[in-house]
Amino acid sequence: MIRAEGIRKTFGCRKAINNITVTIQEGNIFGLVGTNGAGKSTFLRILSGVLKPEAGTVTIDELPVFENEKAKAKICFLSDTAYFFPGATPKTMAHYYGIVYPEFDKKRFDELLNKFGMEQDAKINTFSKGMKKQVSVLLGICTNTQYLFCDETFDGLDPVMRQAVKSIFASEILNRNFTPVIASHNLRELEDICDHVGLLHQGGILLSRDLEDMKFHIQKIQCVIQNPVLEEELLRELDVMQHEKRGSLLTIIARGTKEEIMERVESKYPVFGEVLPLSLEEIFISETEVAGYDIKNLIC
Ligand SMILES: Nc1ncnc2c1ncn2[C@@H]1O[C@H](COP(=O)(O)OP(=O)(O)OP(=O)(O)O)[C@@H](O)[C@H]1O
Repeated sequence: MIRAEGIRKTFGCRKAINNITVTIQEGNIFGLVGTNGAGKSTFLRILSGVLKPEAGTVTIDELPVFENEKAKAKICFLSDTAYFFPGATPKTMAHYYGIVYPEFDKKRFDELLNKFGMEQDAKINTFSKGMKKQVSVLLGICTNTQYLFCDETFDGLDPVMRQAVKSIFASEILNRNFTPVIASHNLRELEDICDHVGLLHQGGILLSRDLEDMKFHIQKIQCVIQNPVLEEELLRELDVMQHEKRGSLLTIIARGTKEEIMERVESKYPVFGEVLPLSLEEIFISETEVAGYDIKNLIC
């Protein structure tokens, strides 16, 4: 488990991280989302012990991370600009990773590389941006470290590749103790990968939520209720986060389970009423509006 408590970091007079407290549970895929400059890279660098915070503590499985070899042995950090040696090939990078990470699984790397259709001896500098990211993720996974920090590693991967990486992550979680933390400036890139998402804004965590839990407790309903008095009643009775009326169609985003909400809707004799799937973006829009923010300024 990763615990960050009261983390602060300033560069000159710029507060990059402003009092972050967050817990990352083992076996979760944790997404960290925020606009450019929100503090994602700085926070990941602090989590991995590369940077020292001015205040606060970070522990990984109870071990302080800064200047602590034992804690660092549990981490692999993939920075936003993957570094490959000049003239490197996947094979030479795997050799290097094998020296740095004692548990590096060369056989698995070869298998995965093959599965992703890349050649061992091809020069990485001839690869596309997305392919370089794939090599970087595969190297990271094969280090077999317990924690994998990915800084914008998924941004720019196509949906098929995201799905492939997601299924590799899922099988790693199933087969060993593995906890990836993924930073991105794009919520949509994280939606199908993460179990838990923290929204970072101006160096602070604005929201940190379990996705399944969020999807279970927030619903989007569309209904037509002919009687305006009953319609008003419904809006009063539900814990409404957002609502909009177009013609006679009322769309509501409200807190509660599907059953609780539909029971309320049914009690108003709707001509029609149904629960619709809610995207992560819609959930975040509703949550942050309630908190008084305009999400369009917080995510892409
Ligand atoms: N080494 C540094 N020196 C000075 N300022 C820095 C340094 N690193 C980060 N900052 C500042 O800290 C703030 C947070 O930067 P950070 O790179 O952590 O954001 P980010 O969320 O990762 O952004 P992006 O999505 O653009 O990568 C920014 O205002 C940035 O200018």
